[in-house]
Amino acid sequence: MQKLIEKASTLMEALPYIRRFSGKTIVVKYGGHAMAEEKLRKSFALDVILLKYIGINTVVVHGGGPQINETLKRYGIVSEFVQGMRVTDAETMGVVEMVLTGQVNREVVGLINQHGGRAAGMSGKDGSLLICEKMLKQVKKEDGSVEQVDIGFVGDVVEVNPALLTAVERGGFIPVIAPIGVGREGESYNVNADLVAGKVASALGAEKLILLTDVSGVKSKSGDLLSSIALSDVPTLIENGTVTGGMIPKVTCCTDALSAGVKKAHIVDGRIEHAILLEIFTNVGIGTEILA
Ligand SMILES: Nc1ncnc2c1ncn2[C@@H]1O[C@H](COP(=O)(O)OP(=O)(O)O)[C@@H](O)[C@H]1O
Ligand SMILES: CC(=O)N[C@@H](CCC(=O)OP(=O)(O)O)C(=O)O
Repeated sequence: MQKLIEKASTLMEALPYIRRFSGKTIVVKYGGHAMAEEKLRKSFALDVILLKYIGINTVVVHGGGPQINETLKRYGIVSEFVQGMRVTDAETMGVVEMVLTGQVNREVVGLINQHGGRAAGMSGKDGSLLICEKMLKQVKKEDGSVEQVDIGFVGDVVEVNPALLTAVERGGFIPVIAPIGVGREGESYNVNADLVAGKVASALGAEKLILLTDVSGVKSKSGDLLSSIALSDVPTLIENGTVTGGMIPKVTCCTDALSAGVKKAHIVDGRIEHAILLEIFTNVGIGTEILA
């Protein structure tokens, strides 16, 4: 009986959110632990299937950094990162594209379909979804001077052509995007998956952008979870060293998406089962929400 009451009250709590988001678009970046552990894989699949089932236009963008590392290692290729971006020469680009489009994308599509959903995969090359230009990186040296560093085939998304994506989505499928972009000359680009999720959310005018990660959310300097941050607070959090490392591109892509009209961005702990549903459909949520 107690269980029944708990279930009913959870449903009552979720109902207004279901009504509010039905017909709207939610973009989810899938990666990290949520991809590596069987029970988390299943809960992710069930979450996105449920979102689609209740009428939310659900779009998945996946990462695959650890899977790329593993294959590069097998081939004896060493890779390094500059400000969170993998330095990508031609040989590395071949491996990145093979792993993301040929392996990880197939696995994510298979995972959703296996649990009763209808997913269809694509990369940023399909339908010219993600047009890229070479990303230019400036690195501050110890003496304070700034140096331009060549990080190879790493792309900045300069144009999103969502026609294929919306066709797939209107056909009742969940689009699953591999973060590979295409240049004006047809060349492949390796694109950070958070960045792709932010750009796709912006282009679709999404209601929400949800980034799954391996921490509980954005934390203060003393380690407490910041459950809500205003867009205007983000530059200070970076300048005063609260947000560092891999969290910088995450919060930056959230703020870019919010500035482009996305209503809310969430950085959520993908190590928790049903993290997506808990963040969207409960009053308190579980991670950090960034508000415009
Ligand atoms: N203020 C902060 N709150 C939470 N994590 C932070 C913060 N500043 C830096 N980080 C770091 O950012 C990491 C998340 O970025 P990253 O490892 O690139 O994520 P992912 O692999 O999920 O894409 C965390 O593991 C943490 O070490
Ligand atoms: C340019 C760049 O760094 N691209 C990433 C693409 C995959 C990715 O972003 O995967 P995660 O979300 O798992 O980190 C890479 O090569 O690892």
